[in-house]
Amino acid sequence: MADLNELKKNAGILAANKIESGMTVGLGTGSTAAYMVARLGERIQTEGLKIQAVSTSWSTTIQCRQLGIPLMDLGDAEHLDIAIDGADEIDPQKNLIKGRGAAHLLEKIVASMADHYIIIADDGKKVKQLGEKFAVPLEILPNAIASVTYKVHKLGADLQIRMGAPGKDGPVISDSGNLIADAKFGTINDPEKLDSELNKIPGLLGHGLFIGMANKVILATPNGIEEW
Ligand SMILES: O=C(CO)[C@H](O)[C@H](O)COP(=O)(O)O
Repeated sequence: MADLNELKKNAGILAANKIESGMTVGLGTGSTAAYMVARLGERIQTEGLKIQAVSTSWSTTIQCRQLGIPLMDLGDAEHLDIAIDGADEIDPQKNLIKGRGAAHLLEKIVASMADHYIIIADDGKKVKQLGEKFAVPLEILPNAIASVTYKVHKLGADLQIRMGAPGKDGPVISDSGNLIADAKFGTINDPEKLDSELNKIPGLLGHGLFIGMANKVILATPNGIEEW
């Protein structure tokens, strides 16, 4: 059986090798994205690749600083050539669930800024229908937790505030200072509709449904890479 980390690494390296000098690049978060960031750092050091990057989380920012990857502040960036990120579920239409690492709010902003949004993953992330394995992560303004919970519940989900980050008691707090919750809808029959319903809830700052955003998926399987 193929090693999961090898598969993630293969996808990450292939995506990083697509980056060209002069590009502005959005860098995702998670274990697969970290392999892509590591390869970018290697190319900067060995080939003199010249890029400007925008990070989607503190964890990616710290990795970029360690590797000497030049970062722009997200607040100064208007547009990106490309963004590369991992995902938790990918359906046949390239719709995604993201946010296991609680970075989905910034990840979606960065994805929306890019001409090309590339998803890298191992083949365990492929699903027929979103919601098969994962709940939909939410980022919620702390003051709006009760009203958002009420509204999401009315849409049919069981909602749980995410607790217990290693090394800290209490709720998981996002890099932007908000609460993270996971909304269990079960399999999602109409992801576009749910996306637009969630987008209407005041105080729900972000959610992990990424509908119609990905241009390409690079999926590492035990038999090689699939791109579609
Ligand atoms: O959305 C994310 C973080 O918020 C990640 O991209 C997603 O969870 C995939 O992570 P991994 O590559 O570690 O499986």
